[in-house]
Amino acid sequence: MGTDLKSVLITKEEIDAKLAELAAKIDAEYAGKDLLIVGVLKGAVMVMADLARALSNPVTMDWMAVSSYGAGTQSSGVVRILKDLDTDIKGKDVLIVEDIIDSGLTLSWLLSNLGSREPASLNVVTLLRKPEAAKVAIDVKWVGFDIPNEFVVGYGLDFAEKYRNLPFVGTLAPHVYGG
Ligand SMILES: O=P(O)(O)OC[C@H]1O[C@H](OP(=O)(O)OP(=O)(O)O)[C@H](O)[C@@H]1O
Ligand code: HPA
Ligand SMILES: [Mg+2]
Repeated sequence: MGTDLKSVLITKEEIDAKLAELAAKIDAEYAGKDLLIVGVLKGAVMVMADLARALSNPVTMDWMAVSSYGAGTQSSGVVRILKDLDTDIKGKDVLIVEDIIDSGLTLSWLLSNLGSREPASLNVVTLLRKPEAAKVAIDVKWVGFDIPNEFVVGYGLDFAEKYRNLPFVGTLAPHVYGG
């Protein structure tokens, strides 16, 4: 795994099993409805791709790109829209798909931004959440794994844009980010 990684936190097999579990719940919740899933670029690319394929019901997909981390390991708290949705979500059932909720600042901002566009419903599914890092309380309907307050990479998650393509979630050795 190279010296940059400290450990594997969640294996590919554990991720696959969890996404299948979440997909079944999402299928049940939105049965008979037209669901739009919104992936938050870039981190949620892997979750979006694998979760979408685990769903049985047809969905439409759109993407938003926001960034609040830049090259560091701390959220700046300032969220920028890099790419907005292609579609109007007024009256639609919308599910935001995230890779991780850390401070919660990104999602809190997204919920208020998308909420103001008057969707019929707005929910969140995230693969990972760090309960100890929360700076704002957020109502999240589906969470894959609650994890310790350590910087993680892989399965879409980056450190300075690297490690996104790892098929698992791992923790980074402190020497990599100067910890
Ligand atoms: O709960 P928070 O503390 O706000 O952190 C979570 C957000 O941070 C990451 O995105 P980032 O802004 O790094 O962009 P990226 O997805 O392109 O890596 C991650 O993908 C979440 O969207
Ligand atoms: O732990 C993390 N790793 C990578 N990106 C992140 N964005 C928020 N938290 C993290
Ligand atoms: Mg990032």
